[in-house]
Amino acid sequence: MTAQVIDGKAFAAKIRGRVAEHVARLKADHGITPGLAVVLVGEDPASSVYVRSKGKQTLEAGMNSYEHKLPAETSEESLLALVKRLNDDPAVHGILVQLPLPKHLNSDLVINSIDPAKDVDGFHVSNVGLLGTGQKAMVPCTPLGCLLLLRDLHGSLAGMDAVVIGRSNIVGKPMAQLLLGDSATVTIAHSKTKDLPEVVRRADIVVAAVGRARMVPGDWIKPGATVIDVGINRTAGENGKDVLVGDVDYASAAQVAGAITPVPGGVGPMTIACLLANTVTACCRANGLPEPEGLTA
Ligand SMILES: Nc1nc2c(c(=O)[nH]1)N[C@@H](CN(C=O)c1ccc(C(=O)N[C@@H](CCC(=O)O)C(=O)O)cc1)CN2
Ligand SMILES: [Mg+2]
Repeated sequence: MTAQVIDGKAFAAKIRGRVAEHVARLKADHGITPGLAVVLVGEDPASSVYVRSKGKQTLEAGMNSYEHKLPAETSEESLLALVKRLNDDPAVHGILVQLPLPKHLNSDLVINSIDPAKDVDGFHVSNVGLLGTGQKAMVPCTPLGCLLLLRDLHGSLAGMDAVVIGRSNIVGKPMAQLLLGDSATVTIAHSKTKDLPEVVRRADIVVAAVGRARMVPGDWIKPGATVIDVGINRTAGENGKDVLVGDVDYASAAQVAGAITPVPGGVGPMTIACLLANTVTACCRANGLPEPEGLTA
């Protein structure tokens, strides 16, 4: 069997198109333009690329983009003061602080200072609690992107066996909550899980989010299963140049799986598309307007 390749890049473009349509309607019917503020502290090269893409795609969707680039030595006090200004700014509907932050800053403290209604990353403890109790939350972008891909492929996920490999607050845990919300039977596996290959072999859906290059080989995958690879690992390629690989060994897994996301071009592009979707959702909620359909959990 050769797996169907799930084209996250194309699906993300569709989502951005739907976001742009909703933004155009908000402007025409209500005179409202959603605004997203992105805060970058320091000059981490990958983070700088992601922040640039976020700003560009926000503008392309017809929204306002506010970029705040702060030096690496920024104090916690001044970062918290900036977040407070953005919380109080009615033109800003979404706020995100790009991670990772420099070591001297307390990420939890900073994230939890964001107004939960503007927390388009869905990392604030209030949103984590709302998601965990099945209430209306802002949902983290990468897991939301994975969920939208899975719903597009399968329709209903009810009763499917899903294994999430990785237990991070940003991907693994919220991913498990979302799958549970769609009535899948969910296992969270991690570094201490006993007999990980056997656990993965039971799954109809495998979400790999461990951050270890090609950790999941094809012989762990149940024939026909859907594989969602969240990993983005830079490794040395055969020609000495860096290549991007996932947490799944794509070559062997694609021989066994029913469908699989590539890296790059799978989950990655869905992250920013879902960020734009969350910004429109936050703007609609703030204004008591109907939310875009099919772009939330
Ligand atoms: N505040 C946040 N920080 C971080 C998040 C996040 O959701 N919120 N996620 C990641 C980084 N990230 C967005 O911020 C992100 C990662 C990857 C991609 C992407 O499109 N990847 C491409 C490959 C890109 C490349 O060549 O490097 C792909 O997989 O096809 C978009 C956004 C950590 N920080
Ligand atoms: Mg820190």
